[in-house]
Amino acid sequence: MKAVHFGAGNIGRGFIGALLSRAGYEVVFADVNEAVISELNKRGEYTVTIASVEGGQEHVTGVRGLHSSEDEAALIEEIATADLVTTAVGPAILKFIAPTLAKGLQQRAANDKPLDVIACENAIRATSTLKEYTKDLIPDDEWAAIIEATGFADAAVDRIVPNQKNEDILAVSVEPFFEWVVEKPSLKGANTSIEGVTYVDDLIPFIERKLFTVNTGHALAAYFGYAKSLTTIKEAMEDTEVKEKVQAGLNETKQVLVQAYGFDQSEHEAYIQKIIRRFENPYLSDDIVRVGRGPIRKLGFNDRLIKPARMLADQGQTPTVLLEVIEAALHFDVADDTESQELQKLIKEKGKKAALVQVTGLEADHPIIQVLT
Ligand SMILES: NC(=O)C1=CN([C@@H]2O[C@H](COP(=O)(O)OP(=O)(O)OC[C@H]3O[C@@H](n4cnc5c(N)ncnc54)[C@H](O)[C@@H]3O)[C@@H](O)[C@H]2O)C=CC1
Ligand SMILES: O=P(O)(O)OC[C@H]1O[C@](O)(CO)[C@@H](O)[C@@H]1O
Repeated sequence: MKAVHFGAGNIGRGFIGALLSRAGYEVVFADVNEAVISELNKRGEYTVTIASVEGGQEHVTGVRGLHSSEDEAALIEEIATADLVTTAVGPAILKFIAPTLAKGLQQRAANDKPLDVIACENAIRATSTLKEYTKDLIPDDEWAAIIEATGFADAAVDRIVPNQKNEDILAVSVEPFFEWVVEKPSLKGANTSIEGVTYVDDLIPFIERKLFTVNTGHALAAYFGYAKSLTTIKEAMEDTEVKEKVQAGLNETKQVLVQAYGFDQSEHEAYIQKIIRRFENPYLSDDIVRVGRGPIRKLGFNDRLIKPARMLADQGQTPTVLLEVIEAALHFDVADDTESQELQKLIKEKGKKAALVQVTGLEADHPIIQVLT
């Protein structure tokens, strides 16, 4: 079995590539980082260190790399003969990898072996988004044949992998916890029993539970921590006021999730407490600027801040801490974070209200906009 994985970054090497390699796949990483690709080809392996009291290391073998633009012809060949294509590049990059994926799918049209595509990004239905970008690049009659043998399965991925500060550019430190949930009915190939993957019939409750608990919780810690000039998530969680805000914000998303999907209250509370402990992991150093990165994306209509606040308002409840964190995200101003700079520019040009309307996609008279600005 062969997997082509776009994005040899933190989650690519630290989670998806490692899990696929362990499950017996040969993993071909595609990335734009020349140094990482060259090192992967030189060594064919790398090390994942588990950040916990027990520690431990995993040697990931059977890996190689291709530059996703310079080696495009070879990458198309690899896709044409792969069993699985996965991504962890960031939701905004999916449209840039779609042309290569489209060419790979066209090339394998004569190959009757089915292929599955799974985007492992922090976004609701990221694989479906990639599918639409790809479909738009292929003539309808060709697409009809391709889609017969290609599964596009949505997924949720959960493992905290901070930015790496190792001398070895391939080495990666990860938390022990991981969860990869895949929507099984969409799969068409032989990827239905990968060890370590949880298969479900309907992904939506799982991705929303994860996005509105792990990622909303992380965003609460990051934006409130940033407001207090703290540097790491651990420092933010050691600050009593920030920790209380994280818990209070997650109580709001708990109401949303329990009402929308019927999760058991006490099981959900246990899920929250486990996540808070993961944020507090003393063996992991995760920067607030990484977790808060891309505030325009994080303030999107369906993302971790606006969607639960909207759902709570729609359920007749008043979001409080969720509104405070939306306000705090507007003040996230990090020099080398392009989106934060764009957001600050927008706020200066248009004022907070119009900026928020633009980035959230909410109507100007929506209660969230009215209360906030
Ligand atoms: N780091 C984490 O703990 C987790 C991250 N995620 C999601 O995984 C995705 C990736 O996140 P990270 O690994 O943290 O980011 P990262 O920045 O470490 O990795 C992204 C990789 O994509 C590569 N890339 C950029 N443009 C590309 C292109 N055109 N073709 C191929 N590769 C390209 C970059 O060079 C980089 O190596 C995001 O959607 C994130 O939300 C999800 C769960 C956990
Ligand atoms: O990767 P994003 O969407 O920018 O957000 C950072 C978040 O994603 C993660 O990297 C992984 O779920 C978390 O550490 C954090 O909540």
